[in-house]
Amino acid sequence: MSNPPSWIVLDIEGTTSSTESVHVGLYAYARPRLGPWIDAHRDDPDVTAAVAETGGATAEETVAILHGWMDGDVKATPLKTLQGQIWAAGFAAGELTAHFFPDVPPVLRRWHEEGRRLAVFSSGSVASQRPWFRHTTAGDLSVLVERHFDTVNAGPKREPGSYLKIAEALGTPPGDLLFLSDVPAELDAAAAAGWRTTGVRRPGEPSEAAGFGAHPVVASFEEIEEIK
Ligand SMILES: CSCCC(=O)C(=O)COP(=O)(O)O
Ligand SMILES: [Mg+2]
Repeated sequence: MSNPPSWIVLDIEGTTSSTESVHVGLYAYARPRLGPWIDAHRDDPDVTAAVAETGGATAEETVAILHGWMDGDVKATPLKTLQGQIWAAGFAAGELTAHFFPDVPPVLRRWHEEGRRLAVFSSGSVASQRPWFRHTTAGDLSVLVERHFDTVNAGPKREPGSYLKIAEALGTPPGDLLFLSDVPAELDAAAAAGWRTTGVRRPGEPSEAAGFGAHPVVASFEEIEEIK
């Protein structure tokens, strides 16, 4: 068995947490709030930039484009920025709680105790990742996670360059980094950047039918041999 990785980098949707909890829980929360949020935060430069990047000519068109992206689960950065702000406010107001698969919190706690360092790389914005780990059904997991990466500070999840950027930010050779994800194309990109990878294929998730090629595959964090 090889030496344990210095950092374990986690995907969220489909890996630590169910796709349903994101698509039904979070997306449904954001959908009716997008228009009012944009109206109420026109002085926020992040909102202005996100609206401009959306490309809509009117407020109605902007919201329609954002809703269309949500319908197709397009991981567009402007959508993720706006959703992330809305979700962060929802968590702060006590209106949202994050779902984690039952195997995940105890294993994350164990890895942390054993000295494994934990980071997140998700299409969900850093602004939403932090409260997602803080307000969970299994308590506050945010203290376990040292670093957060998204499509803004790292780049698209299917491009090797994003993983090289994260390795540089962590000051760690790619071969000492392990990425866990339910999406084979993301694992391919990480492997192309020299990372170790493990696919997470959970029953009832979209990944159940996916082919993971040469990547090791687990159905639960308990099965991840490389770290034991
Ligand atoms: C704070 S969780 C937000 C989840 C989200 O918006 C998303 O797109 C998840 O994508 P992932 O890269 O984690 O599969
Ligand atoms: Mg995922």
